[in-house]
Amino acid sequence: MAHQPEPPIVKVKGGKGGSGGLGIGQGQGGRGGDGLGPTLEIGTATVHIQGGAEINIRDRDIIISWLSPINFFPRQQEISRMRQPGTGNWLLENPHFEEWKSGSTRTLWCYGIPGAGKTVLMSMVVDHLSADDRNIGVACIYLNHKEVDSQTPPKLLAALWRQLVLGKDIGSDAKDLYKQHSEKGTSPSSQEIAGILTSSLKEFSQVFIVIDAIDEYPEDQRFILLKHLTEQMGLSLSVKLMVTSRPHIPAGPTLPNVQTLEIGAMAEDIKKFVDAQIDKSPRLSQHVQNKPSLREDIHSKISGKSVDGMFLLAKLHIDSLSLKNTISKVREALNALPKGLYDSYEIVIQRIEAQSEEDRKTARSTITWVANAKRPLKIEELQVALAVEPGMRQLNEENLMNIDIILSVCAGLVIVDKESSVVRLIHFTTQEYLDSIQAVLFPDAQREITESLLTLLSFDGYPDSSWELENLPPLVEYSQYCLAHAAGQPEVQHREIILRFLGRAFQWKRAMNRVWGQGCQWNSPPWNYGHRPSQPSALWIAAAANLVETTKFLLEGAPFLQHSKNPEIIVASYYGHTKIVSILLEKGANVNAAGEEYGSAMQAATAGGHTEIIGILLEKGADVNGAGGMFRSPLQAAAAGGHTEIVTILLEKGADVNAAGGNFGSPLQVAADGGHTEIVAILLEKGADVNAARGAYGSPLQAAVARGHTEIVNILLEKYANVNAARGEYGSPLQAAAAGGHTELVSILLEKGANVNAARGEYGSPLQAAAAGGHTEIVGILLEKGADVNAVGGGYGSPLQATAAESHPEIVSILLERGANINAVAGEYGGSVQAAAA
Ligand SMILES: Nc1ncnc2c1ncn2[C@@H]1O[C@H](COP(=O)(O)OP(=O)(O)OP(=O)(O)O)[C@@H](O)[C@H]1O
Repeated sequence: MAHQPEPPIVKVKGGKGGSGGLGIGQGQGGRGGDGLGPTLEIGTATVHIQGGAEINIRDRDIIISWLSPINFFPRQQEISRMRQPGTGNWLLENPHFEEWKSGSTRTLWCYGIPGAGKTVLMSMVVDHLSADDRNIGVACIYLNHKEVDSQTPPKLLAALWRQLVLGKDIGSDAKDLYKQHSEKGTSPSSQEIAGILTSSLKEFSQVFIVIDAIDEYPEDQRFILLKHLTEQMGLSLSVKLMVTSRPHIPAGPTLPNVQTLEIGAMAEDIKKFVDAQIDKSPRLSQHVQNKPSLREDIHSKISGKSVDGMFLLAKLHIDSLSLKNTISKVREALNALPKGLYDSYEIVIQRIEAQSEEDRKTARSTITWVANAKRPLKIEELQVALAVEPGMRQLNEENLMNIDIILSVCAGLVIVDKESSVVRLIHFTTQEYLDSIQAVLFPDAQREITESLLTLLSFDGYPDSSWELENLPPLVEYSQYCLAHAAGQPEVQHREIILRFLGRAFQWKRAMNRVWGQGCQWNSPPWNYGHRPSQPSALWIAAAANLVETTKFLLEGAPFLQHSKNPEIIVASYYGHTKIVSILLEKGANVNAAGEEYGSAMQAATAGGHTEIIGILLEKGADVNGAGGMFRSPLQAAAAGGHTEIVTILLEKGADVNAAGGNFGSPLQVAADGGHTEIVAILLEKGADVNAARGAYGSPLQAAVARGHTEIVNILLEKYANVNAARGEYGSPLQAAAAGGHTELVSILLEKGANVNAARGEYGSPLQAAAAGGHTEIVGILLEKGADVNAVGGGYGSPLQATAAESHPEIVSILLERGANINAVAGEYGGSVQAAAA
């Protein structure tokens, strides 16, 4: 008998996904839809995961990598391996730590000086907590100033989620997000990611979230990330947070039950570490074998003041001894140990400079690349970067240098993460030190990098239409930063190759987009600008990339041919390139030229929050109400971005507080959606219509309710917002509150006279919305207030069908007890039994 192929299996039952946020601004997701039922593509391989469910492995991997491109597991492992076994136990025994782990402390804020050993200790904490058998979730984030562009708050929240669903069902909401966004090429908003994170947290009796180096994260991003985490901690009491930071950042005021703890290198740990390093070093171990007292001498010098609470300093000291040829040279070095970190780095630089010409050159180039890279480089990228020479037409493989040689000539300043093959400076403080000496020691860094990248981009046959992600030549993806490196001095020195590249830049962008689905994309500015002209001129790209000298040069020799749609002035305003905006205006740019994504330069500048540019544009006669674009008015763009100061300026200049249009219909609705309380108050004071019945939510009140912004809801109600406004996605504010599980808001709205049986919107009734979402308490409140248990309508047909389809047995019992008709025939499933079986 012929072998029958196994039937494909997908046993993950999909449900009706909750509505996502209404995405606004670049890079944010659009409005979430309703994925009814399972629609994942089928395959044949299945995996059994906790809870008995089965899921196709390939689909699961694809969704996980798509939702969370950042994977912290390898980083955690790499750092953990760095730790000297036996060190750090003091932290696990510390009463504040114990109180955090098992007691009432919910946030442990660990601060310590640079190089104290905080990161390494965090990896130990993660290992320690993960080893617990109880039903405990552990997730960590290692922040890195070099990865700020990729470590956005939504991606970090997704990275936490990824760790928490390890070996578990990823949940129907995650699959729905994938369905909603992946084909369109949009990405989920923070709110949507927060939603799936909240669901994953519910799977554990206790969840520990560990965030390392919050000080390396920019203030505005830090605020957003901590706000999201605080919200998660508010939603679930089982979530505990541990954060490390240098001392200058205080614990966020909104974090619950905070305990602070100082981290410093303990004498006992340093001793263990130094002992191990002596034994690992061929030369030092030999010296100590010949002269056992040397070990004690080393300990007495590498301790106390000479280390000053910094593990890193101990490491640099012992590294500097490990290459000494004789015992007396070791002693000499011990007697002249550098006083602090910078002194230690200076000595390493002296060692580098004392090498042969060739080694010195290699070390300088390596440090130049690693210290100035816009994101961490992989080993093979660095190898190619060092191999490219001016004027080359193709890569000479014989120029590629062995990574061990590269590391050795850098005398310990550069290291490699073995798991991820990423090349890094040994420490964040190394970056700070190198930045301080860059102008003197590496004055040509940006010029060298620009030249190499542009040389690579002009190789014969590049870009190649047959490239796929797997065969993309190293450094090609990184080359998207060529213009970012070029801005400034290199523009003048490399004018010719820059102009040549600008002429074919979008050919490159298109080639890179072709492999986008596989994760490779030129997506940093200026390539990530949404609506650009179909054939952007060299001038457009120069303006978008903030190439001031090039822009001037291009405008000097020829007439200013600005693009008629999405012109230079709009993109420069969006990215906040003040000088470029001034130059373009001086040369006659139309200050009110029209764009697609942003209807005008004013709107682009307000969306980006660039106050100075707004001043310049207004001075040149920009229309304060310039219509069109995604936000329809600059005021709406400013309100969406939460830019309070700009909102005030625009209103002072006569902006229409009720300008209609856009996804949200009015500036007030967009501010209510974003939770910008101060802006809501300002707009209302200036006469904003509290009941403007427009936009996706139909009213500002529904927007605020749907997003759970209680303070704004109260402000709007005080201003007589219509509690039964009958429009928008949910048909009533009460339905929005019920769908979102906002119990407090449900009570507030009912108190203010909300109609408990308003028969409209996506769910047909508030009760159906609460039943579908599994919000038992809200179901109880609504029934108590007279909700019709058999109300017909909405996506599911009835409350009973909604809750049966979504498998909430507790709510099924409640509804049946209240007289729900199990035989009613209506809606998508045609009956409650059918819904339960779906
Ligand atoms: N327990 C340990 N075992 C072995 N090496 C350690 C240990 N702790 C720290 N180190 C060494 O010291 C270096 C600095 O430690 P770490 O990065 O943890 O400091 P930090 O306090 O996080 O510094 P910063 O605040 O500047 O980021 C590490 O890169 C590692 O080489």
